[in-house]
Parts: sequence; C-alpha cells; structure tokens
Amino acid sequence: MLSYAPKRAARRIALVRIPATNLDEGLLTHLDRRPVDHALADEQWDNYCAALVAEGWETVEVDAAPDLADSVFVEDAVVMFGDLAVIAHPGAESRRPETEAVERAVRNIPGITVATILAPGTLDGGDVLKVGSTVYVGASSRTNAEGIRQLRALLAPHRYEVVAVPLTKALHLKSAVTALPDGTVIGDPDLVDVPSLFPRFLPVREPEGVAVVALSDESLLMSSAAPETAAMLSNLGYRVVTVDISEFEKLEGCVTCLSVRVR
Ligand SMILES: NC(=O)NCCC[C@H](N)C(=O)O
Repeated sequence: MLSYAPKRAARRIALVRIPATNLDEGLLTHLDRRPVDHALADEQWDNYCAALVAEGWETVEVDAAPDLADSVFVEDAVVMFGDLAVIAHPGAESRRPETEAVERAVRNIPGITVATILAPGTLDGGDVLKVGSTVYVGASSRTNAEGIRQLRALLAPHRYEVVAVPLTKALHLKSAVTALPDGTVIGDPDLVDVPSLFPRFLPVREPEGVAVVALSDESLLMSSAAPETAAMLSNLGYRVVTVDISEFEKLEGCVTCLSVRVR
C-alpha cells in the first residue's frame, strides 16, 4: 500500500570533541610552533559547533580527552561510509589512544557497523576524501600501504572504489584537497604530487581555502582566513558559511578535521 506520510527526517549527526587542555602541544610537521590562545580556541570551537547546528547538524560530543593534545581533530580517528564506521589506526603513535572513545561514540549511534584498521596498517581519517563512490586515500607519512590495503578490502563489498594518491608534500590528503558537493576537487596543485589523478580539479590559491566541509548540496563551511576562495565558491552558486579557526590552523588543523559527519 502506498503511504503518503512524510518519512521521519534522518538524523544528520556530526561527531565533535572538545579541545584538550594541552592543545598547544599538538603535533607539528610543516609549521613552526606558535603560541595558541586556549580561551580563543575554546570560543572558536564553540562557534564551529554552532555553525554546524545552524545548518541542521546535530553535534554529538565524543568523551573529552584533556591529555590528548590532538584529540579535537576527531576526523583523523574514524571515517564514515554511510552506516559503516572505519576506526582509524593513526600514523602518529601519540594519537592512537584517541580512537577508543571515538569508537564508543560511533557504537552508540543506532544502525552503525564498526570495522577497524589494524597494525601494521596505519591510516588517518584526514587522508580519506570521499567523492561519490570514489574514495581517494593519501599515501602520506601517516597512512601506509597496509592501511590502504585494509581500507580497500573493507570497502570492496560496499561498492566503493579506493584510489590511492601519492602525497609527499602535505600532512594529510585533505590538507591539500577537498571536494565540492558537485564532486569537483579543489585544492593546492603544488601540494598534491599528481593533481591529474582527480578528474575535475579546481586550483585554489589560499592555503586555508583548500578545505571545505559540504554542509549540504548547496552550502559549504570554510575558514574565514580564505576570503578570495570563499568569494570564488560563492560565485559558483554555493552558500558559504565561514568560521575563524586560527588557533587550530596553527596546529595544522582545518575545518574538515574538527568534525566527522555521519554520512
Ligand atoms: N585531518 C587533519 O588534517 N588533521 C589535522 C591534525 C593536526 C595534528 N596536529 C596532527 O599533526 O596530527
């Protein structure tokens, strides 16, 4: 029998994790250490969460880890493929304890199945870029060949195609490129070893402009430190929401790494 009753709206969940007390001790690979203003970082994190909520996302907080400096960058600990959560095995040993509470949080979401990347495989969520059914994975200093092999095997039954991308000039793949809702990959051509691996590639000039979070098919979240890129993306018909995340950018974080959208 046909039913015209409206479907229950699907929950749009974003996992977030409050900044650690020792945030300023976060790992640095490409940047020099600059003082982090903790109070400002907390305020920026609140504003980031508020921006997600304003765009219809329900934020779910992973248990705080006050001593795990990089735990606010929750994206690195888990990657979502629809109902499948793949718990990462971070390439940096100091970040491995982050995954336990993240796994607990995803197991609390109804309908989620959990798989795990195991040693000697390493994989950081920041290296995984989903574009439709294609999953680009950066072969970076954090994600190794065995991690990529395990992800490929986990995703094969789910009809995702894993495309490995050599990455020697940036921390994570998503420090160099991200994707617009229409599938165009945007990024810094000088930071990806082989930009031609992406079928539609749009170069971006501002370093903070490479990272966008697709909030919906029409709207993007990005850093306020990349006004030219925001204007360019707005000219392409997107509604652009900006947030100041300067304190996290000092630690090589970006808008994508501060949340995990469950989708
Ligand atoms: N996905 C990301 O780009 N995460 C940023 C992680 C920054 C952190 N300081 C790290 O080096 O692991």
